[in-house]
Amino acid sequence: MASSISIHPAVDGGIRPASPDFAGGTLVCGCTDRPVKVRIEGQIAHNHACGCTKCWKPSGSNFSIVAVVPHDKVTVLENGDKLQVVDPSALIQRHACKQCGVHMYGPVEREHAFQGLDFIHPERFQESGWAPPGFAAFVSSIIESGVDPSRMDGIRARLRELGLEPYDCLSPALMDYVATWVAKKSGALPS
Ligand SMILES: N[C@@H](CCC(=O)N[C@@H](CSCO)C(=O)NCC(=O)O)C(=O)O
Ligand SMILES: [Zn+2]
Ligand SMILES: [Zn+2]
Repeated sequence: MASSISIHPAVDGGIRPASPDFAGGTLVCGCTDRPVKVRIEGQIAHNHACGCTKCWKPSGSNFSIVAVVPHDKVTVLENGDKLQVVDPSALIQRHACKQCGVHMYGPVEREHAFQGLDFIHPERFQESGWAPPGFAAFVSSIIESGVDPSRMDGIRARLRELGLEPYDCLSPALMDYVATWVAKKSGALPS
């Protein structure tokens, strides 16, 4: 039965709607001792489930939940000395807690359509009311983490049941946005 498949603890029980009152909050890592705390101002955008191997997933979860906020809306409040960049060569500079491994924020500094945005995991908010995920990205990538390919039909069916349309890259709207940025940069489209 598709509904018995776990996607991520934040969505397995059904998707909770955004609160119109949500004006930001504090992301907290998994440490009981000296947790890293990061303040986010305002609502998140483009929230999605991501199956890629690079995004932080809670243990036992096949997907991450990840969204973006403008970089100037992100402030490290406490214990920033525990943060370390996971892969300095990656587009997304994921800052993880060295102790518990939770990714706290990931700025895109390189010249790219996403430059100026930080990737964050909204499930780490102390507060509720953040905008829920709207689709599932990089779904086939969960196979790279060891999911048996024979499970993919069931996993995609469960994502659809939750209202998370599965894509093997980003959503068409985001892929068009990135391609438009590339075309304007090359001159193929007027900027
Ligand atoms: N199959 C690879 C895909 C990794 C990948 O390209 N991830 C995307 C999505 S992350 C959130 O949406 C990406 O943009 N990555 C850029 C980066 O990681 O810096 C895999 O699974 O590893
Ligand atoms: Zn931690
Ligand atoms: Zn990802």
